[in-house]
Amino acid sequence: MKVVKFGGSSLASGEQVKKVYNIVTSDPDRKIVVVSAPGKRNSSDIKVTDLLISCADKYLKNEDASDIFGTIIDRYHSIAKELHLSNDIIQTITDDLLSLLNGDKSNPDSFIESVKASGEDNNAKLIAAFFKHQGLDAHYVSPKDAGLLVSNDPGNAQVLPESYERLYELRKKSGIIVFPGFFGYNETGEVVTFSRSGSDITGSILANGVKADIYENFTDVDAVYAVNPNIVDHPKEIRELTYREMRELSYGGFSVFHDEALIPAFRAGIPVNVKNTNNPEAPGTKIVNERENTNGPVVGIASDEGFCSIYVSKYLMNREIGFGRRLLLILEEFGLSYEHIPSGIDDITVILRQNQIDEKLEDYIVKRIIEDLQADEVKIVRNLALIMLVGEGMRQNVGTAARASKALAEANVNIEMINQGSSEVSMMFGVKEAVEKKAVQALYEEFFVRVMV
Ligand SMILES: Nc1ncnc2c1ncn2[C@@H]1O[C@H](COP(=O)(O)OP(=O)(O)O)[C@@H](O)[C@H]1O
Ligand SMILES: N[C@@H](CC(=O)OP(=O)(O)O)C(=O)O
Repeated sequence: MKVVKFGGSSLASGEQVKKVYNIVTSDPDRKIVVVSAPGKRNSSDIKVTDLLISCADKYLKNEDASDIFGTIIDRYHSIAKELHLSNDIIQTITDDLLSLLNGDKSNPDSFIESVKASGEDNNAKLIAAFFKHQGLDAHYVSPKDAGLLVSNDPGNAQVLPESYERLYELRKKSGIIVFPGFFGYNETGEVVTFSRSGSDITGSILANGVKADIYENFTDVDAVYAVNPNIVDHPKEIRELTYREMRELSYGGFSVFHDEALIPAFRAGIPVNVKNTNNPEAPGTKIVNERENTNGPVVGIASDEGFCSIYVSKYLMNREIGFGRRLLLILEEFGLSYEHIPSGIDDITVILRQNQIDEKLEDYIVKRIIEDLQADEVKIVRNLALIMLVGEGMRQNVGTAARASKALAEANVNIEMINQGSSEVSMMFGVKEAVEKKAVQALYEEFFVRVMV
């Protein structure tokens, strides 16, 4: 049995949905189909999920939302029209969305969650209606009925372990199951969404639950590339990656596959195949436990921006018991989560996502660290990008850091920070956001163009 997930780009128009139908029906093992909400049809388009969030926001503020409501319904309507579906499905979707928008707003978070999740929920109903219309034995299944239970963290839900046993029951259902991605239900029966792009997570959870033979993740590119194709033209395709490599690359900025979506498949030992809806014959990228070819040190280079660093220096910091703990305690008090902590003898740097800290908070944190820890110097540097070099081959290869540093130096990129950390499969460089692209291009040139790996 295969679980197949189609992202928003694969479901953005009726033409795309027809491709999805052809893919599903071309292989009788494709029994469970996870769908996202309609995504972008072109680069200037808006995802239905984003339209829903804006619409919910307007309803909460009692502002006129008729335009945006119309745009959302139009998206479904144009898909249904292209697929020659009757108006019944559009009426169902309109009624559902209106009842959510006019529903209880006493808890704004849960109001937004329900509206946001309706993008996938209604799309699953539409896709199931189309499959049936084509004569397929297909059914929409709700995450509630299937028992997909999640923690109560709006926009950041985690699956509860008891879900897996319940989801196994899906194996017994006849025909094709169309399942909405992106959300589950908490223990009190309310909708809670995963983080953005979280339909990948639903697919992985279902693959684990039903013990699928493979989890196929259909998107709009032929493969996971060695580098973001928006930074380097026609980069090298990666045929095989390990779970660890993919996890690091997704975390590092490869938005093609959600970084939280690896764990459920990995735990059940289910291979993941990233494939292209627009070119399903292409082999795509397989994510597996172990791969054979680990010749070159680097398999992929990911980058992401929007980080800041808190640099703290104090003479003899290495001798002071509890310094690190007290520093992190201050961050915890402000509800800040950190990403990395490279350190030296007399200094330590904490890297965080900078959207957590505005300038007022920045001043306050600096003052607190100086006062509480008697630090000699505290400095916050904003607008940093982190670049991750990833590859299992790094374990056997010496000199990877030297090659990377040389390539960056030749491109005139100043390295703000290096962190090899405890992961044996990745190495991280911090640079100013302004030179991120240049740095990634230089590293790609060094590890993929100048040498054959
Ligand atoms: N290393 C990479 N390999 C492939 N695609 C990447 C990579 N890094 C970023 N991307 C981007 O990820 C996009 C696919 O992800 P996404 O838009 O979330 O798809 P979907 O709509 O299928 O969920 C690609 O179109 C590409 O622009
Ligand atoms: N629609 C949701 C969930 C998702 O996975 O979407 P996509 O497949 O378009 O990345 C979002 O935009 O976050």
